[in-house]
Amino acid sequence: MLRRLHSFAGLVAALFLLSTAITGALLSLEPALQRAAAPVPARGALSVADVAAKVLLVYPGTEQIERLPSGAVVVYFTEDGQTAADLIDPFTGTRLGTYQQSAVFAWLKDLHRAFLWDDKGRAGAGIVALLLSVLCISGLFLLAARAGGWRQLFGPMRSAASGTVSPRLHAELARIAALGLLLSALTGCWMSALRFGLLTEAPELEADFPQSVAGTAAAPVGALPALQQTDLVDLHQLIFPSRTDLQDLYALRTHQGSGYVDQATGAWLSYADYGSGARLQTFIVELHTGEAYWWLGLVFGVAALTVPVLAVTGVQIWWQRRRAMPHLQGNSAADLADTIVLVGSETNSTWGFANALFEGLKAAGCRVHLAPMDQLANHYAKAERLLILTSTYGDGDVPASASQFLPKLQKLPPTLSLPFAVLGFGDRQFCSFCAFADRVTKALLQRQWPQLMATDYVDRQSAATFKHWGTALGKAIGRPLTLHYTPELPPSHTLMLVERQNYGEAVQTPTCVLRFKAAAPGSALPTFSAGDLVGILPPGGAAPRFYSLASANTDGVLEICVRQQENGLCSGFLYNLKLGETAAGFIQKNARFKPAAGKSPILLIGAGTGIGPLIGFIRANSAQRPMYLYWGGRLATADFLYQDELNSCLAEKRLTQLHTAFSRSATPAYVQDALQQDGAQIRALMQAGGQILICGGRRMASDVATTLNTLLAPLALDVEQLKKSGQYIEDSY
Ligand SMILES: Cc1cc2nc3c(=O)[nH]c(=O)nc-3n(C[C@H](O)[C@H](O)[C@H](O)COP(=O)(O)O)c2cc1C
Repeated sequence: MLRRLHSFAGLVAALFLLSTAITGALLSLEPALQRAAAPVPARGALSVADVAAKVLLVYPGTEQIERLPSGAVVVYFTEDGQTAADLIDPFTGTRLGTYQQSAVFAWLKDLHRAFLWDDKGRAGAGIVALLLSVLCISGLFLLAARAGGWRQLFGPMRSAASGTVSPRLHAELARIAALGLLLSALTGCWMSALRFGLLTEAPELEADFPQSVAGTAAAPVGALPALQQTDLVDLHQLIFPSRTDLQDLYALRTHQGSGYVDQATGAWLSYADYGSGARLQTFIVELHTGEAYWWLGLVFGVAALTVPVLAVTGVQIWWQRRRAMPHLQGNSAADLADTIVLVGSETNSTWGFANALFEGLKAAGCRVHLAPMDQLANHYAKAERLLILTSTYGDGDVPASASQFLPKLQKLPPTLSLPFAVLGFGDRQFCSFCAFADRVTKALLQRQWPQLMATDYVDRQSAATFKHWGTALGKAIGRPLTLHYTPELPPSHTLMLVERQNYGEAVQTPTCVLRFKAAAPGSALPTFSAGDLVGILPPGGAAPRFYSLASANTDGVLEICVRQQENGLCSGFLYNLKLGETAAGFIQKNARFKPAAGKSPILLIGAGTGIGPLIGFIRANSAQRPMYLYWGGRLATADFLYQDELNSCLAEKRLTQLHTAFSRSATPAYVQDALQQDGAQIRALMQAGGQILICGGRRMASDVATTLNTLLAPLALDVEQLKKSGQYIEDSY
C-alpha cells in the first residue's frame, strides 16, 4: 500500500514537481545573491539611528529605509521629484547600486508559485507541495524499512552487490535530500492552506496612530532614543516623517512589532507587538523562501536539485518493477496449473531464477503458474504443489512483490492446503539471513500445509545451490528436474596475468596471489577498490566465481588471492594460469565491506585467502589510523601470505599490530585463539568506537563471532548488536 501510494503520488506529481523543484532551486539563490551584494552588519554593530543618520547625509530626500530579510539595506528616496531605490552600505550610507526586483526572479517566482497562471495555478502548486510531502513521508518510511529501522536511516546504507544503479541512487539521494524537501514541502503546503483560507491567518496587531505629538522642532535622526535602541538586525522598515509637517511621525516596523516615534523627542508614542502567531507565520514564510537563513535556502535549493534525478530514477524503478515479471510463454492460468510458483523479489534478481524453474518444470511436464507472491489466490482448482522463491530485505523484511502475501495467507479459506517448498534468496552478510523465507515457512506450517521438502537457502545468488535444490525438488515431486540458470552478467574485461606468488603446497593448501593488468595494449583497468569483488568466468563454466580484491585500480594492478579447491573449476583455472595468459572478469562493487570513514580503530580479522581485502585496506592506510590485523594460516614457513609486505606496513605504521596464529606450528593455534589472548585490548578498541572487518571461510567467521561474544560480554556488547550498528562486517564464503 505504502509503495503504491509512493509510486502513484510520484508519477502524478513528476512533471509539476520538476518545474516547482527547479524553480525552487533557482529561487534559493536570490537571498544568497542579495546577501553577497552588500555587507551585512552583525547584531550589536549598528543601530537604526546610526544607519539613518549616515543615509540622510548621502540621501537628503530619504523617505524610507528597509532591511530585506537577506540582511541587505535599501533606501527609498526622492530626487528632483523622482522616487528611486538604492542598495546601500549600512556602515557608510553610500550607494552600492540601484535596487530593483530582478525580472528573472520575479518570473521564476510566478512559475514556482502559480505555474504562470492565476489562482488555479496557485492551487496546483499547493497540491504539488502536498504530493511532495506525501512522497517524502512515504519515502522516509520505505527508506527506514530498507535500512532496517529509523536508527539506521542515516547510518551507512546496506546495499547488496546485486543492487542495480537506479534503486541505490534513488535511495542514497533521497536519504540526503528527504528532510530538506519535506521541510520545503510542508512549509509550502502551509502557505497554500493560508492563502486559500483552509487555515486561519494569525492577525498582525497594528499600533494605533498617536493622538498627540510634541510638535516642536525635529531632532537629528541619529539622536532619537527609540531608533538608537533598535538594532539594525531587528529593523524591517523605517518610514520618515514629512520634513515640513511637525505633526508627522516616524513609522518603525521591526521583526517584533511596529509603532510610531516622535520626531522631536525620539520617544515611542505607540507600539504594538505583532503577537507570537503572526511572528511564527512570518518565520515560516521566510523559512520556505530561504530569506530567514540564506544558507538554509541554499540547502533547500540543493535538495530541490535532487528532485529531477529522483524523478528519473523513481520512474526507472517503477518501470523495472513492471518489467520484472518475465513475459512467459505458456504461463498457465492459476486455476489450470498443477504447480504454482510464487516469487518474492525486491530488485528482481529472483525472477531470473524463477524463470529457470518455470522452464525446468515445464520441460518436466508440469503445468506451471508463475506469479508474484502478492498475487496469492484463495483458490487453485488443480494445484498439486506450491513453490515459493523469495528474497529478504531490510533487516529480515519482506521484499516488494511479497508485501501482501502473509496478510492474504491469513485470510485464505482453511480448506485450501497445498504441499509446499520454500527457497530463500539472501546474503549471509546480513544478520537475518533469508529471514523472510523462514517467516513464510513458519506461516505455512502453522496452517498445517504439508512440506514437500525442507526450506533451503541460496546465498548471494549462487547458481550452484539453485541447481542442487532443483535436483532435490525433482526427486520430491517424482519428476527428473534440471534447472539451467544463467545469470545476466555485466560486460567483462580481459585481464592478463603479470605476476604471481605461490604458497601453501607444503601444507596442502595450494594458494596464490595473482596480479593482473588490462590485456589490451593502452587500455586501463576498470575502477575498483580493495574489498570489491571480481567475477571471473572460467572457460567452460556458466557461472562466475567471485574473489575479493586485494588492490585498488589506482595501485596499477588487479590483485586477488586464490586457493585451489579440489575439483574447483575456476580456482583450478586461475591457479594454473601462467604469466601472460588472460582471464575474463568483471567488477562487482561491494560498498558495505570497507572500513568506515574516520579515525576510529579498525580490527581486521581473517584466515587463509581472507587476507586479500584486508591487505588492501592496510596498504591504503596512508593516514596511519590504528589498524590491527589478526590472521590465521597453517604454517609460517609455508603459507604466510604477504609476510614481507605486512612487516613493511608495520614499519610504515600503516599497520599498528600484527597477530598471527598457525594451526600446524609447534604451538597450534587458530585466529580466534589469538583474539582470546588479547581480550583486554579488543574490549578497549571497541570502547573507542572500533570497527571489525572479517574475511575468510564461514567456519572461521562463526568461531570468531563466538569468541568475540565471550570477550565483549563484560561490555554488554555482542556481535548481533555490532552488526546492526555497522561496527561488525563479515565477508565470509
Ligand atoms: C538493502 C538490502 C537489504 C538486504 N537485507 C537482507 C537480509 O536482511 N537478509 C538476507 O538474507 N539478505 C538480504 N539482502 C540480500 C538480498 O536478499 C539478496 O541480494 C537477494 O538475492 C536479492 O533478490 P531480489 O533481487 O530478487 O530482491 C539485502 C539486500 C539489500 C540490498
